[in-house]
Amino acid sequence: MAAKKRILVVEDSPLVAKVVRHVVNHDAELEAVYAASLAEARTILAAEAGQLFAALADLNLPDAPDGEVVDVILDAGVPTIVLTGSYDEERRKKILAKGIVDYVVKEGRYSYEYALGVVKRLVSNQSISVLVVDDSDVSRTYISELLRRQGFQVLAAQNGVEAIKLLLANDAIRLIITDYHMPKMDGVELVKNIRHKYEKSDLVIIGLSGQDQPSLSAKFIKNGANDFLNKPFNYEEFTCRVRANVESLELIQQIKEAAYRDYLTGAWNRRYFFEQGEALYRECVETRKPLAAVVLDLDRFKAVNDEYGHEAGDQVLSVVAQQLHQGLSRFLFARAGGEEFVALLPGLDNDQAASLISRLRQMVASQPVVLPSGEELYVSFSAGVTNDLRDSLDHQLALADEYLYRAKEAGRNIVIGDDDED
Ligand SMILES: Nc1nc2c(ncn2[C@@H]2O[C@H](COP(=O)(O)OP(=O)(O)OP(=O)(O)O)[C@@H](O)[C@H]2O)c(=O)[nH]1
Repeated sequence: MAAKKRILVVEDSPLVAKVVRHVVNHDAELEAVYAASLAEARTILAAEAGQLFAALADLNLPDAPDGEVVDVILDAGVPTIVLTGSYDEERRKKILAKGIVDYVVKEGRYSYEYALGVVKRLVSNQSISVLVVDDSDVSRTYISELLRRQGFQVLAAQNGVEAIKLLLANDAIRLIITDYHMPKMDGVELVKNIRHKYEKSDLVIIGLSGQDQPSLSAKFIKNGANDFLNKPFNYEEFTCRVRANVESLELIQQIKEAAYRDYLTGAWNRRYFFEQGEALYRECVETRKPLAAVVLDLDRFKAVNDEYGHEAGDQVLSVVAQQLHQGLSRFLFARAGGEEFVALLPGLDNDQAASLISRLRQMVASQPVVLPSGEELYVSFSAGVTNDLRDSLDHQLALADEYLYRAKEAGRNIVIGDDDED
């Protein structure tokens, strides 16, 4: 697991500090160091500013009554979330202008959880790249700065053509913010081009439209943008919109992941296998690349359940799936259902594929599975491997399944390939 991110909490109220401490102590990703005054905050910053990931800072401290601590923390280069006891427009404008990440009005436990949520958002934003597309230097620099403040990796392009090049070269881009008026390709054309390849659920696009052209926002959305922002926008509006879009993208990814993963073993499931497998099969047919299909089944698995119980059976399935997953990590591997697994190995001829599966067979058979009871149990599998593409993936797998059946007939713990067929 990744090391915990260390945050600085500056708060003079013992009660608030206690609540924050409670929330942080229950968090698996964060740890905190506490200061009750500006002086204490200075000492901590002098000693460990470089190790601090972010800070939560109270605006009102006995030795710093007017938010001075925020400037000190920001000067030390630590992203800051402000905790404020009261809210008014003037104060809001003043603190946002300092360049903070966000501010939270102290209104009970939920607001501290929200503040820590903002810190965690900063952590996850670090692995997200955002592409800003705008021909105006001022606007591009401003938007890039707002995004950096939220922890994102930021890339920038001056027009649509440059943007597409950057997008194709950079897998980590999950969000694009694009202006409309640009030379070479306008923002809406850019969106249309991007949507040929990238789905809305894989890549968020936010279009920017000026006040003089209110119809642009709808034009952006109708052509595939996820959202739009009217210029000029303020920092909070911008960050809320970006955050909401990134969070829904993550939710969709989680749903997809859940729909494609086998719950028990964590391996890909049948649905994922066939979606990816059909494309792989077509590619191999078109490019005349060899493709080995493998069907693999645990031997006498019913007896494991009968003798040791269903929980032990589940443990065996998980352990063997893990071993297979590691051995086949370069390839498409899935649990087809029950005690049956399938794999597609592009680029391997039948001898290579059969010997790889045989090595895995030996490995699985030679290492006992430790059951929840502590007992050790030896299990094995049989497999069929064919490179005969036949006329469809289904038929290729059916042939591998036929070999598997023969392996079972021949005594189990055996791999049968094309050359083993008479
Ligand atoms: N524990 C557990 N058992 C499962 C799961 N899915 C399927 N099974 C069991 O797997 C067993 C498969 O048994 P059979 O199809 O008779 O095959 P086998 O005993 O492995 O025999 P051979 O394949 O001929 O070597 C059945 O008892 C199923 O109940 C699961 O998710 N967990």
